Amino acid sequence: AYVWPDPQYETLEGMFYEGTSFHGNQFAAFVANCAQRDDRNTTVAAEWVRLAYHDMATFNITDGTGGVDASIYYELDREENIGDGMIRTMGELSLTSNKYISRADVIAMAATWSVAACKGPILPFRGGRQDVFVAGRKGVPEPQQELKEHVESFRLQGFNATEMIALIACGHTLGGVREEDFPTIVPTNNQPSNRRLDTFDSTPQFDSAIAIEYIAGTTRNPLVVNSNQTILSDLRIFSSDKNVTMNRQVSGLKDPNTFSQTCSTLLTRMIDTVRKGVTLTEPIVPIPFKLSQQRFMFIGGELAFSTQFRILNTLNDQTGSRKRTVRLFWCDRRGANANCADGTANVAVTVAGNGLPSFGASIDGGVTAPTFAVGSPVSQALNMTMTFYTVTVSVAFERSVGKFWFSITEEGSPNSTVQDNDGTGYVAVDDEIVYLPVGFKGGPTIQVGPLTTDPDKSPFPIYIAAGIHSSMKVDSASIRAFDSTFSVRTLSAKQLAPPKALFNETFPLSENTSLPSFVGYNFYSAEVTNGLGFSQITADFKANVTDVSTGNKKTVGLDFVLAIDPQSVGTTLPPPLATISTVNLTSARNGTKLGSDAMISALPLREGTVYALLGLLGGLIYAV
Ligand code: HEM
Repeated sequence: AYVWPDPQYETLEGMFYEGTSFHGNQFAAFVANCAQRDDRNTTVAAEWVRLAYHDMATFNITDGTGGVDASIYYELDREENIGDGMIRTMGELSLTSNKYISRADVIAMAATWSVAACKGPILPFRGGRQDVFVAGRKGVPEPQQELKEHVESFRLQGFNATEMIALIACGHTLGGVREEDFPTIVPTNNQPSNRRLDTFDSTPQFDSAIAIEYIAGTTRNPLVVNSNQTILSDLRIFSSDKNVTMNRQVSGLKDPNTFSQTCSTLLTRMIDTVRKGVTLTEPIVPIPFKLSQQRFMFIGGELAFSTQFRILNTLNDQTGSRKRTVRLFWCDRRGANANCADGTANVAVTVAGNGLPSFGASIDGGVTAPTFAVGSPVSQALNMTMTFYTVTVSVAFERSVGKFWFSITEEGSPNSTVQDNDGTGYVAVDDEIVYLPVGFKGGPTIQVGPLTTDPDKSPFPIYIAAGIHSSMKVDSASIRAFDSTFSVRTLSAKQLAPPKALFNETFPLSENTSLPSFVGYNFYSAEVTNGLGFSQITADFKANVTDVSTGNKKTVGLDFVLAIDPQSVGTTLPPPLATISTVNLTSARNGTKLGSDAMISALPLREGTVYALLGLLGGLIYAV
């Protein structure tokens, strides 16, 4: 089960349930509510699911190569991958992967969202797929092939003849065939503004209509009913066992429950098909209380500590105007009261305020208004919403922040919940090295903004900077810059430049005296060249330092920092600072007698709700 800190799990969980990339791209919205693709008679979800299948189709069970590995992006010029939907999908998924979520994980996640968005089952999602940056073997079945070729294709992909029938039905419950992609299956209607697209069944949803209509003989599936006999692949395949898999009493695919369960199993196997040696994570279940971010930063001439956490809610919770008071507690990191030695903790006090969004936190000069997130199609299907809170406090390096924890008080409730990482507290990241949110390019002047017209070519280096505290002598320092995103600049597969391979390089950090020292920090910067487009770069900072007063050597670092921070380009303001006071440590630890509130340490009601939600995830149990 998940234990903090686990950056890969946290990053996967965030994207899967929040529906947003690390950089804030809300790309799950493309498939939300089983959205139609433009004004065409198919859905975005159908296109995303097809791409996932075609990516998996390179798997070869004989030697364990291929599978879901994002090789599809290097295979789109092949006849077997023809389709406008493929290029659209590639564009929509292109700017979303990162150090912890591979392109292939994004493809698998996109398929999971798609099925949920169209009211299909919620597939358990695992991460950890590894990308390749070249084409894989050919292996996608085509409609003009004979049955025995199809059986062989699916065998190599790891599915027997019965599973083949079901997997195709599970795919072809969505979408259809386009005249521009397959004119021999769907001849043109000669209406350029309303091009022909014949769907596999009569509903856009992920449902058993594909099987019901097939058995009833009412189907319009162009791969079943067509004047062109060569391409009737669905007919040949669905009838290959005398329709037993489709038609069986109760357990045939025409039964909605059988359809849902069979597809859940087979589609999960499909997205979890990875090459030999790759291990996937455990299924990603929602983290009920999540420390989503923390960092030191410079605000208003001071060092500051800023942390964000997320609370899960249910949809019903949104109706009232629920307010919450949240508190951040922490022990000093250094000095006389390090580790709360004198029996007191610091607290950023917030009290119930007014004029708040109908659903959110109470604010008193320190807790920013909650950002309300709808979440991904999977969270929507689970009736789950999230609220984010950011608390920011000004601190001096001489004391700084060591361990920290939170309490949450619902309006009108006498009880507070303490969130302290199961008693151990959260540990603040290194403060000897502090990222300076200024990603800039070009010579001596600091510039931000669009980097180049061609996003795959960056003639300018960018500079990534960090402050290192002067109580440390820097022996060596570097950053590792990472970007696996790519750009798609054309809608034609034939002209499509294959995406760049990932960018993952180390650059030295050297002292940059053009950035004046500040609250005890000297600045170091790295010149990053040859990036893909730079906008999605994250950086890991590492410095080997010697403590000037003790002579002790150590390594300090920061993981997975957004290199071009929105704050640096002026799109977000620094968070407001909270008022700080001191509180008795025992009270702070158990959430009792804080200020004028009488509070008892108790588990909140919502915890139960969350566990109930987790139960819905295919019977997965969240072990505490
Ligand atoms: C013998 C095996 C298969 C054949 C011959 C086949 C053939 C096709 C063809 C010709 C199209 C039309 C694409 C277009 O016009 O752009 C299509 C669409 C589609 N296929 Fe398959 N398919 C097969 C198996 C599968 C499987 C196993 C899945 C997924 C589990 C799948 C999912 C889809 C989806 C979702 C679409 C609709 C895409 C859209 O509307 O844009 N197919 N298939």
